[in-house]
Formats: sequence, C-alpha cells, structure tokens
Amino acid sequence: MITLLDDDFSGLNQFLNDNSTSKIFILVDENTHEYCLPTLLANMETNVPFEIIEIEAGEEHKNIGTAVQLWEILSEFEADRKALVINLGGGVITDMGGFVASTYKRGIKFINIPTSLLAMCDASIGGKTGIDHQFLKNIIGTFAESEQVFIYPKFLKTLDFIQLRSGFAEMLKHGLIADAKHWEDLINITELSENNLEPYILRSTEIKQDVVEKDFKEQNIRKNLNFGHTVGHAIESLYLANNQLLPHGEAVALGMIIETHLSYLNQLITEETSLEIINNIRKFFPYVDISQYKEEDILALMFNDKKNTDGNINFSLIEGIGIGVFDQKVSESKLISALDFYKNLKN
Ligand SMILES: NC(=O)c1ccc[n+]([C@@H]2O[C@H](COP(=O)([O-])OP(=O)(O)OC[C@H]3O[C@@H](n4cnc5c(N)ncnc54)[C@H](O)[C@@H]3O)[C@@H](O)[C@H]2O)c1
Ligand SMILES: O=C(O)C(=O)C[C@@H](O)[C@H](O)[C@H](O)COP(=O)(O)O
Ligand SMILES: [Zn+2]
Repeated sequence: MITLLDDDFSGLNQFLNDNSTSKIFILVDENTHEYCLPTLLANMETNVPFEIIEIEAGEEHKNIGTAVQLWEILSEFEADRKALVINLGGGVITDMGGFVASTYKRGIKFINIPTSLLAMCDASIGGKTGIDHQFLKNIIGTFAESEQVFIYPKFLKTLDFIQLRSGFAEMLKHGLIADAKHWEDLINITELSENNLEPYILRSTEIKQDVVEKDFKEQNIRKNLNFGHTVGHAIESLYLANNQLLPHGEAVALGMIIETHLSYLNQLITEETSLEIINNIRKFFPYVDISQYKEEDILALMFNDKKNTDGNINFSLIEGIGIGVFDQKVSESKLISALDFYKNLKN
C-alpha cells in the first residue's frame, strides 16, 4: 500500500498507532540523516523506543559487508520479531534495509519512506530487495513486501539534479512500457525540477504497483519493468567494478537507448519510432562513455542477467510506445551492432 504523506505525517502515525511494535530502527545514510530525518522525527508520534542506524551513502555500500553490520546492530539491540525497520532514503536504503529486515530472524516488518525520486517512483514499491555482490547488481536478494510505502514529495527539495534526473529515467521507462500518455507528458517537461516532476510521481507509482500486483515474483509481465536494465545493469556493474560512479538511472537511460534500438532491429518497432524515443531520451541524459569496456565483458555480464533461461539472454523490449514485451531473444550480431550504434552517438 502506498500512502502520500501530509505535512503532519498523519498517515505514518496512524500506521505506527495501529501496529504493535517492540522497537523501531530507522535506517538512513548520511544525506538522509541530514536532510530528511529531522522532518521525520519532528512529525513522528509514537511511544515506541527507536534507534537510528546510519550507513555511508552510495551504491558501493549496498553490499554484504554493510548487510552484516546491520544484522549485527539489530542483534546487539536485541531486535525481536515485533521490531520495525523504517527505511528512510533512496533506493540503496530501501533495497538494503528491506533485504536486511526480510532476512533477520527470517523476516521482520519494514516500511519504506523513499526520499529520492527514483525510490519514490520505483525502488520503494514492489518488494524487490537486495544487495550487489562481486559487482553484480542485486544478485543476492529477496522478494519481500514492505508493510507500507509512505511518500513525502517535499523530501525532493534537497535532492541534487543528477539524482533527480536518475529517477526520471525510471519514470520514462514506465511510460515506454505501459503508458504512452505518461511518456508524452514526461518528454514535454522543459526543465527537470522537483516542482515540474511532482505531478507525475503518482502515475509512475500506479504503473509500477499495477504490474507488481499482477506478477509479484517476476514470472511474466513484471519482466517489462526491467526494460533498459539488461544492458544498463551490465554497464553499471562495470562502472562499479572500476570505482566509477554511474547513477542507476543513467545506466537505465543508456540501456533504454540500446534496447530501443534492439526493438527496432528485432522489427518490433519502426526505425522512425525508435529514433523518436532515442532522441527524446538523449534530450535529458548525457552520453555515457562505454568505449573503455570490452564488448565481451559487457556480454558476459548480460549472460548473468536474472531474467535469462537456458543460457539465453531474455530481453524486455518494446513493441510500441507504451507497450512492453518480455522474453525477447536477440542474436549476438544484433547485440554487438546495437552497442556500436550507441558508441556512434558520441559525437
Ligand atoms: N527494488 C527495486 O525495485 C529498485 C528499483 C529501481 C532501483 N533500485 C535500486 O535503487 C538504487 C538507486 O536508488 P537511488 O537513485 O535512490 O540511489 P541512492 O539511494 O544512492 O540515492 C542517491 C543519492 O541521493 C541521496 N539522497 C537521497 N534522498 C535525498 C534527499 N531527499 N536529499 C538529499 N540527498 C538525498 C542519497 O544519500 C544518495 O547519495 C540502486 O541500487 C538500484 O539498483 C531498486
Ligand atoms: O521492480 C522491478 O521488477 C524492476 O525491474 C525495477 C527496476 O527498475 C529495478 O532496477 C530492479 O531492482 C531491477 O531488478 P533486477 O531483478 O534486475 O535486479
Ligand atoms: Zn531500475
């Protein structure tokens, strides 16, 4: 369940009041500690004792080392099965906090209070939790639903532009796979800002929630939400492995460009439609340099994608604006040609 929070956080307080909880653990990173926690603490009304747990910000900390630290902290504080974890942060916090909560003592309750655009529109919803391992994205994880998601759009006021744009990529994805009108609305935004984007957050959450309700464990239609991610995750992994920063959404934007071109090469969309999509994505996103990575390394990572079966890469592509299609096979030559297509966009 997704609840939009008013300034007094009454939706959250109602939840806390209705649930019998032994102790609350609020998970933050250093940024959400500084920018979001004060608002939460000023408005949260509960007699339940709470602890604040801070981890370092960034994808490079979404790993087993941090998970171990968090399990140990829960254990030191004798968190029992009636404890509640509040994940206050971006997708790293909601993925990691959800993973830790869903595995500690075989699962304790958690709620998500997303603070980045990406987490509000995508990561906090749908129960995919996880951590990266050996630079493979979300390779260890669980499907575990949060008790509730509480969205307070005003948290976006302190989010920087790069992170805002990163979340915008997932919103574009929602339009491309499920709602041509959402896509149109988004590409007509002239300047990305929290004010201009706020009206469209709700639609993205609806699209995500609707897909997840139909296929929680990603057996079929949920795979559409992975559009742009087969290539995107491979590139994100290579950046991570090389200690370079590439926000998730930028990797997804690049992935969507390449996978849109693949949709054209597989004759699912016309060249005209593919160029319309690609030009619009490029209006918002900078070129990501992938020339330093070998094609064989990119392909090897894609062969470890979670959607694959029987040694085949299963792409989630589009067969029109607003129409996702999953389990699509692509020949290796088309894949290489799509990577080359992207490299040639550099100039
Ligand atoms: N589970 C899912 O369905 C799902 C969906 C999409 C993405 N993800 C995952 O989400 C992660 C990306 O999430 P993200 O983009 O939110 O990254 P993030 O959590 O790293 O947040 C981005 C940066 O913004 C900062 N930040 C967050 N909220 C802020 C605020 N209100 N003010 C100031 N700074 C703030 C964070 O501290 C961080 O430095 C990736 O790990 C990705 O794999 C998961
Ligand atoms: O919720 C989903 O399903 C998605 O695919 C949403 C993606 O935006 C998200 O990045 C997700 O974490 C990717 O999942 P993965 O299974 O490919 O790790
Ligand atoms: Zn994503």
